[in-house]
Formats: sequence, C-alpha cells, structure tokens
Amino acid sequence: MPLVEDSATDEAWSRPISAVLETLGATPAGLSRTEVETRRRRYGLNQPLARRRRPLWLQFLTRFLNPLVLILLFASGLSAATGNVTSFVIVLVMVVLSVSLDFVQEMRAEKAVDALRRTVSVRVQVRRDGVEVSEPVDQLVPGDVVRLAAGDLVPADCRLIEARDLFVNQAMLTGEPYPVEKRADAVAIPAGNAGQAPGTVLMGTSVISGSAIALVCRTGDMTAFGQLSGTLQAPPPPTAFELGIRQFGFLILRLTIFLVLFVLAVNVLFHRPWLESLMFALALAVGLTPELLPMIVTVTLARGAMRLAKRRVIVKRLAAMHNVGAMDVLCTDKTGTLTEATIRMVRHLDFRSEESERVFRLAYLNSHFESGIKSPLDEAIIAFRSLDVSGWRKIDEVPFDFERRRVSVLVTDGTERLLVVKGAPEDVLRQSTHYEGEGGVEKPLDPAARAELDALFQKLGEDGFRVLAIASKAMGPEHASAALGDESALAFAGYAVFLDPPKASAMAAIRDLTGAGVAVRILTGDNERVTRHVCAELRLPVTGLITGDDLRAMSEDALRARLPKVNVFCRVTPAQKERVLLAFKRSGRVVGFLGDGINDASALHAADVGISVDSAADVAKEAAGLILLDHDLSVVHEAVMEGRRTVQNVTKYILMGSSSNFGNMFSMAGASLFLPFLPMLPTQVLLNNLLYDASEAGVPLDNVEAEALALPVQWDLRLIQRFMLVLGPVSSLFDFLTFYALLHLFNADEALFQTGWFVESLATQVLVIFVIRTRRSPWLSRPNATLAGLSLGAAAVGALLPLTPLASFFGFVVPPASFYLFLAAAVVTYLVLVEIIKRVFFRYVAPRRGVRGQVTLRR
Ligand SMILES: Nc1ncnc2c1ncn2[C@@H]1O[C@H](COP(=O)(O)OP(=O)(O)OP(=O)(O)O)[C@@H](O)[C@H]1O
Ligand SMILES: [Mg+2]
Repeated sequence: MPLVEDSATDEAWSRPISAVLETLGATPAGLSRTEVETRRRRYGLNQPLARRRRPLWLQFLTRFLNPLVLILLFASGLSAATGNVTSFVIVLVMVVLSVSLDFVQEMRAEKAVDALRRTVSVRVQVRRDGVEVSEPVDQLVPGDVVRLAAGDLVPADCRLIEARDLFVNQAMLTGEPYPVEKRADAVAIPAGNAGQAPGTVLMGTSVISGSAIALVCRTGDMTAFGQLSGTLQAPPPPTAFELGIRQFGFLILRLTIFLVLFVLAVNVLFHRPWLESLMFALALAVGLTPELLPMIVTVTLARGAMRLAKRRVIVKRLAAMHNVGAMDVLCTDKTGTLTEATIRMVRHLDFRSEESERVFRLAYLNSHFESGIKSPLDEAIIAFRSLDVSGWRKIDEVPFDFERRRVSVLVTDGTERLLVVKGAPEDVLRQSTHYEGEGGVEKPLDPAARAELDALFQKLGEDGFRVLAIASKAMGPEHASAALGDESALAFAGYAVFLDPPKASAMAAIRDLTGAGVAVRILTGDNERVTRHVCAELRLPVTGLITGDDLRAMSEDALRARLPKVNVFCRVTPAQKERVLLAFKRSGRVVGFLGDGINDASALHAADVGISVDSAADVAKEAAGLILLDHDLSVVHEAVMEGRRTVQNVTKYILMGSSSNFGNMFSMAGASLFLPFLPMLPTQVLLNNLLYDASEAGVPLDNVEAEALALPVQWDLRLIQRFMLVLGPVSSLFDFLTFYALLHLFNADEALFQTGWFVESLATQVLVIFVIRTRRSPWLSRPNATLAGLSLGAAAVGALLPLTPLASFFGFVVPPASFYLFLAAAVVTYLVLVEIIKRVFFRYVAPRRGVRGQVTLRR
C-alpha cells in the first residue's frame, strides 16, 4: 500500500528506509518518467490545498453574495410579484452585467499574474530515469528521489536516504527557531510527531546547512503542511495600502448606510410607495458603493506587473507593487548587486605575501569537501585550478554559518588527519595561536606577527580585494568528528585573495534611485575596507558606517537616531540585517531589501518590499515579493516607477468615486426631500451606475505624468477625504441649480425630470475624469485612448439613450432639443468649476510634499 494513503501516519515514518522504498515502488535511482506521469494522475500536483483556487463558476457565483445585491434582487423580485416585471428583468440584467464585467477583468488580470508567478516557481533537483534534473516543485510525486542542499525549501514530506551534516529549520511547523539535525541512519522512532523523527524532512521546512538525498513520501494535501488548515497558512498581514483601501471602503459604507436610512425615512414620512422607495434607496446604495474598487486595484496592479515582466521583473505578490512605489529606502547587499556576480580568486598568499601552493591546497580541500552553503567564494576557489584530491577523504565538517563566518572540514589522506578552516580573516586570526612560517614551520603568533598579518589583510582590503583566511590544525587519529570547539589554537596558513569588481551599471542605478527619492543603504556581511573600496569605485560617498560590533552595543533609540546618516552597514549578521530593517520601518520609512542569500531571508521577510533574484536560494526567493530575472539594480528603478504609477491610477478611481459619483448620489438623496416624486427611477440609477462603471474600466491603463512619479507615492486617505469635503458641497450646489433649471426652465414633469437628470448626472460624473486624472491643466495631459474612448462613449450612450426605442423600457422620454444645449453648457460649466476647485485644492490644501531626492524622516 502506498505510503501516501497510509492513515496510520506516524507508523509510516518509523519503518526502515528499505521497507519504505519497497512500499513506494521506488529506488534510490529515481522513478521513470512514465511512472511519474501515472502517479501524477493519481496523486495530483504537489500543491497544498490552500494555494489552489476554487472553481471558476463558484467564484463567479460568490460575487452575488454581496448583501446589497441580494437585497436588491429580493426587492425587485417582490416588485415583480406585484406586477412590475420589467423592472425585475432590468435589475437582474444589470446586476449580472456588472458582476460579469468585474469578474472577467479581475480573472484575466489574476491569470496573467499567475502565469508570471509560475515562471519563477521554486525548482528542485530530482532523479528521473536515473539522471538528475531540475523540475518545478509541484511536479513531484510520491516515490521521487530529490537532492537537498542548504537554502532549499523541503519540497514534500520525505524520508532521508542519505544525509550529510543536515540541519533544518522547522519553525514553520513546530515553532522552534533553532536548527534541528536530521540523520538518514536514524533508527526507527516510536510513533509520535513525524516532525520530530530525525529521519524525516517535511514540507514547509528549509535546509539550513548540509545536504541530503531524500525519498518523497507524501505530496500536496497529504503532507503535514497540507493538513494544517487556517492559522499557519494564513495570508501575510495586509499592507498599508490594503488597509487604506479597506478603510476607504468603511468610510463609504458608513455614508451609504446613513444616506439609505435617510432616504427611507423621508419617503416613509411622505407616505410614498414603500417598495419603490426601498428599491430607490438600494439602487442609490449600489451606486454609492465603489464595488469596482477591488477589481480596479487588482487590474491596475496586474497591468503594472505585466509591464514589469517585460523588464524581466516578476511580481510574486501583487501588494508588493504598491509598496515598491511607496518605498523610500532600499537596503541592498553587496555581492552580485553592486559587484559583478562572478568572483575570481587571484592569489593565494602566505605570511610573507608570497604565492603559496600550500595555501591554495588547503583552501581547495576546504571548498571541495564543504557540503553546506556553496558560496561564490568556494566556486572561485574550485574554478581557479583543478587539484587532485582523490587521496583525501572527508571525515566530518563544521558547517558554515553567518555568525562564525567560517567553515571547517576534518579530512585525512590516510596518514595525517587535518582540520582545515577557512573564513573571515578577523575571526580566523582570533582563533589562531600559531602561523606557518618559513618552510612551513609553525611559529607562535606573537603580537608582532599578528600585527604584520593584520597589516597585510588591511592592505589587500584597501586595494579592493576580498580576503579569506586559511588555517589548519593537526588532529589525532582518535578524532572521529569535528566540533565547534576544535576551531581553536589554529595555525594560520595564509590568505586566499579574490577580485569582485564593482558593476558598471550599479552607479547609474543608485543615482536614478536617489534621484527618485529612494535612499540606498548597503547591508553586507563583508568587512569595512572592502565595502568602502566598492563604494569609492561606485562614487557613492559613505556618509556614515556602522559595523555589526557597533550594532551589538547599540540601543534601539541610538540606532534609530543614526539611521538618517548611516548608509553602510558592514560585517552584519543575518539577524542584524533584519534588525536594521525593522529600525527603518519603525522610524516611518517604507523599506525595501534586495538580497539573494540564505542569510538574507529574514530581512526579506521583514521588509515592506522583499526583492530577490531568480538564481537566489529558495528561502530568499520564497520570502521576496519581487523577483528580478536579471541581477541588476537598474530594473529596481523601473519597478519603483511602475509601483508609483499603479498607486496614482488607483487614487484616480477613488477620487472619481468619492467626489463626483458620490456627490450625485448625495444630491439625489437630497432631492427626494422636496420633490413630489423620485428624482430617478431605481432602474435608472442602476443603469447610470453600470455606464459609469464601464467608463472607469479604462482607469488602470491611464498615463501618469513624470512629476507624479518623481517621489515615493504614499497611499493618502486624508487627501481623498479632504478632496471629497472640498468638492462635495460645490458639486451638490451645482446639482441643485440643475434641478431648479429642469423644474422651472423646462417645466419638467416626473419622466422628463428623471430623463434630464439621468443624462446630466451621467455626463458630469463620467467626463470629470479628464479634470481629476491630472494635477496639470486637462489640455496639457494626454489621457490613455481607451479611457478617453470609454468615458466619451458612456456619456454619449447616456445622452442618446432617451432618443432610442429602448427609452420607454427604462421610463425615459425624449427631451426637447433645447435640453441638449443646456446639457452642453452645464457640463462645461461643471468641468470648469471642478478645474478651479482642483487648482485651489492642490495649491493650498494639499500641495505636493518633499523635494526631489531629499532625505527626510516621515512620521
Ligand atoms: N564559503 C565561505 N567560506 C568561508 N568563509 C565565508 C564563506 N562565505 C562567506 N564567508 C565569510 O562570511 C562573510 C559574510 O558572507 P557574505 O559576504 O556572503 O555575506 P553577505 O551578507 O551575503 O554579503 P554580501 O553583501 O557581499 O552578499 C564573508 O565576508 C566571508 O568572510
Ligand atoms: Mg550575499
């Protein structure tokens, strides 16, 4: 029986691996491709349920679960029962149309973004037909054999076949933050929590160090991770932007409830037909709710994501689009971002600064046998020249970590047993008591010798070289394993020297970002001298520098006080990277982090915008919201611009909805106070709203001017509220003048009044987009063609509808020709009025904040 269907779950984990292989019909050489196909049909994709989508038709139907829509349908159903079938049909058609418009657009946008997301899916090394290939994680089936290395996410629930110094982080499943060692040879464990079994690794955990070959036992929903529902897989907390949108929704909701109750009360007071009054109030409520808002937000963000994809930037989380537009500090690592991705080893020096074959051999042994994180430095050592190490065997290893900054391997060639250490010079020298002097003779590392070695290291750093120190220690044959404590009393052998030249494009990229109001900060695990050298080459003045040691001694307040000045943080540990990021956040900055290593994952999590690269460690990729397909700082600037563009366009929609549209509905509620009839029929209100919505569908495509993108764009609910308060009363005053004109100039009866007000209110609230969409004068800013077409089209449809056969259906009458003259005059007057208000508003009430590139702390 296959293990995945085994319900006595824990028992399965405690059988010997050979038995598990047998039940799964697997071998360490992997499955055949045909077998994989068969199993995939049976077990499905390796995707936990929470990430899967509900079927389309269900998603479509749930859109109707909006209480407003339900009450409206119910009310119109009632009115159909009392004989008014036409209105019921119209309401139904209108509701379906508007939900479909919304649904189709949002679906298309999400599908496009999903497709993009898949291009950067996490991959796994898996054996198929006896060869190791790289496949997307969702392609795994039970029985697959995978290879895991440091930085990988464990792709499914697996049993270990082989493991070397394997440590995993299980915090996601068990909450314990410390690395847990896993062993393949672990004897059968008593039934219990599978996560505690030393011979298993589970989906949702990640490899911290070491490597393993593992057998996939459970995939998708059957994994422990897949079985967890709710809490642990909860979506990330909402961003400031999402909260703002929600807040705006509540604001409108409160006003809507107030208006609806008001209208109902008035109508009841005047003894009007209650069903029609209810429907009118509900239609008003539908007109008021910015029901398109979620769709407009999604579509706008998705449009931005598509545009960025052309620049080879993949947006994994749509909300990151907004944050990247609001970002005013970008923290970045150094290697690969500011420097070329390929590091070269150039020299291997002994204590006299002379080339030494021994230093190279020790470095090579260390890099060759190290099984933890393979850093570019190791690759550089191995690529320098190949060396025959077949006579050597690794006995044990103390894996690399970013706190110690060194890695040791215990190796033997049959005669001698050697601990070879390689790491950051400061740290390795601190652990050394001797050095290999003339002829390889060990000499005590007295203060004078120490000073000399230090000076050599300093000199290399000032010349821009990256340096690792190499040391060793002879171990007795009784030493069968290596431990942290063995890394002491070392004999320093020499330095491996690397060239990691600055990237030509980085200088321009930093300039662009700074010019756009995004301060660039460097957070690196490397030392001060090398970092200063890189900064000098990039002509990036170091305005302040803090080291990891400084940080350790620094209080939160002291750190925050220094943040505005300090632009380089060096020799920082992963935890310190996170701390600096959080400090930026607490001082009110919107902070991005760009990094690619295992050591960057927690900082990426903490950042408002996590940016990583496609080649990054799984854990870093997983934590990031944006993935750069090319490791290049200059595309970050593009992403920033795109993010700002999306926020500006969403803001346009909201300004429109909260000013003109809102004003109209408000006036209508007021009009019902003194009119002896309804200012518009419920179906007319709905039609008005539908046409308005259709015109707004072009907003996500709109152009945004350069000056609106020059500085970080923060979501600003206060601005919207103030705009509403300023424009609202003026707009209402104008509406009441229109009512007056209709009643007294045209002696309108009920039907004509409703027709006239329908046409006029639609034209004004749709056409005002041309004024609101820009801070410039409308004629100095070109709108997007689709937006312009949709807006003019909607206004025209509204104006001409009363002249068509459909008119009687909606209760319209043909207005006199003079009405159209009046309409033109009214629209022009209204637009001019709004333009004047807009200028006053942006001049005196809400001027643009900040100066280009200025570094200020914002609260
Ligand atoms: N493979 C390795 N072997 C030994 N020491 C290493 C190795 N990799 C890194 N180190 C040491 O650890 C330090 C920190 O690592 P690293 O430079 O990768 O950190 P980082 O924060 O990712 O820096 P960067 O900003 O350059 O990406 C290095 O400066 C080096 O001294
Ligand atoms: Mg790095």
